[in-house]
Amino acid sequence: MKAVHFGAGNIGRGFIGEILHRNNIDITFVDVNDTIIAALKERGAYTIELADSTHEQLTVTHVTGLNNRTEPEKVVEAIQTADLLTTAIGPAILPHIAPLIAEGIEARMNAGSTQPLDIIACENMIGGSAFLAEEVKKHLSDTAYLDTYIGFPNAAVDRIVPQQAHEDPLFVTVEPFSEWVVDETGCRSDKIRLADVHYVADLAPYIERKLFSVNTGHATVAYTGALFGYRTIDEAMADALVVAQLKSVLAETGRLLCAKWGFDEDAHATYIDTIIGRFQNKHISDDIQRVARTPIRKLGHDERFIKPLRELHAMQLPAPHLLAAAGMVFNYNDPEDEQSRQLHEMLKTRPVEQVITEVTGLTAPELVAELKDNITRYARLAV
Ligand SMILES: NC(=O)c1ccc[n+]([C@@H]2O[C@H](COP(=O)([O-])OP(=O)(O)OC[C@H]3O[C@@H](n4cnc5c(N)ncnc54)[C@H](O)[C@@H]3O)[C@@H](O)[C@H]2O)c1
Ligand SMILES: O=P(O)(O)OC[C@@H](O)[C@@H](O)[C@H](O)[C@H](O)CO
Repeated sequence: MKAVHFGAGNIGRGFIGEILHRNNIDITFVDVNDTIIAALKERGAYTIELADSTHEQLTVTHVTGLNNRTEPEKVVEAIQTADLLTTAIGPAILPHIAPLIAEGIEARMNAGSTQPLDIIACENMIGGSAFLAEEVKKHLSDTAYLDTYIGFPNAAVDRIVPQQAHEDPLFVTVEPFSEWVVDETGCRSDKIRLADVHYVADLAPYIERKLFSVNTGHATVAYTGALFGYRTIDEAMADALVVAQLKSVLAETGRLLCAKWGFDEDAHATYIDTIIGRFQNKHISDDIQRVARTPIRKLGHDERFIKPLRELHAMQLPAPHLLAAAGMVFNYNDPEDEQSRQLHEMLKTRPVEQVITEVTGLTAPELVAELKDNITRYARLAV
């Protein structure tokens, strides 16, 4: 079997590549990074190492690469005959790869293919594949073929793969933990069910549990740590105040998740302990800059801070620590991050309430006022 995977970055090589390889699938990675693509073409293999005391290694073979900017026709050809298409490229990039995916779907149609193809966006967002489907449809004059043969099952993907630099540009170190959950109801293919992937009939509890625990927690450590002047997640996790803030935030989102989805409270407490242990992994050094990247995206209406805040507010449950964390996000200052610079510019030139509504979509006056208080409080501490 053959897969086309967009995004040969950390999670692409460090997790999706591993699972596809374990399922005996040949992978064509598509990326704009010439160094990575040239190395994949030349070597056809790369190594993944576990970030634990075993340093166990796995070699992923039967891989190649294509640059979508310089070799778009070859990407279309690869999509034409692929059995599976996956992405791990970042939510903001999905609209940019949609035209090429649409061309690939048209090529399948023109070749008379009736083989179903599932396209799985492995991004940290709710409804990532459904979003990609809408973007792809914008580039098709007729969607009948897509509606019949192409599936866009949503997914949740969990494994911490930090930003890293090695002499070998393909080598990637990953945490031992991993989880990939796919919404089976969105699959068009009834033949391809990957081993080590959990197929479920309702993804919503899984993606929300992951995004509002792992990612809300991770981001809380990053933004609190940045406020305290730390550079990495492990440094921040050595500070008891950061860990206390993390635990309080996860208690608030945990209350929501258990009430909303009926998760068992003890099981959820164990899930949270596992997450805290993952953030404390001594074999990983993850830059706060990576975890805190693109703060405007992270403050989105359906994202890791604002959706739980909205839903806790609707249930009249207090969330002071989540509000504090969101206040810190607004004050996050990374001159190298375009969205951080943009957020600062907005706060300098517009009333805070207006910026809150523009960035988060929040309109409830009480919630906007509470968030404003927290933005102001942490502005005094921000460096
Ligand atoms: N790293 C993690 O721990 C992790 C875990 C779970 C999910 N994710 C999600 O996976 C996605 C990717 O994250 P990552 O950490 O691997 O990022 P990354 O930056 O390491 O990888 C992204 C890759 O996409 C490529 N890219 C960017 N623009 C492109 C374009 N227009 N066309 C083709 N390729 C392009 C980049 O060159 C890079 O190789 C994100 O949505 C992230 O939230 C990451
Ligand atoms: O990728 P982001 O920017 O949405 O979030 C940063 C990290 O929290 C994230 O990449 C985690 O490492 C990952 O989601 C763990 O599964």
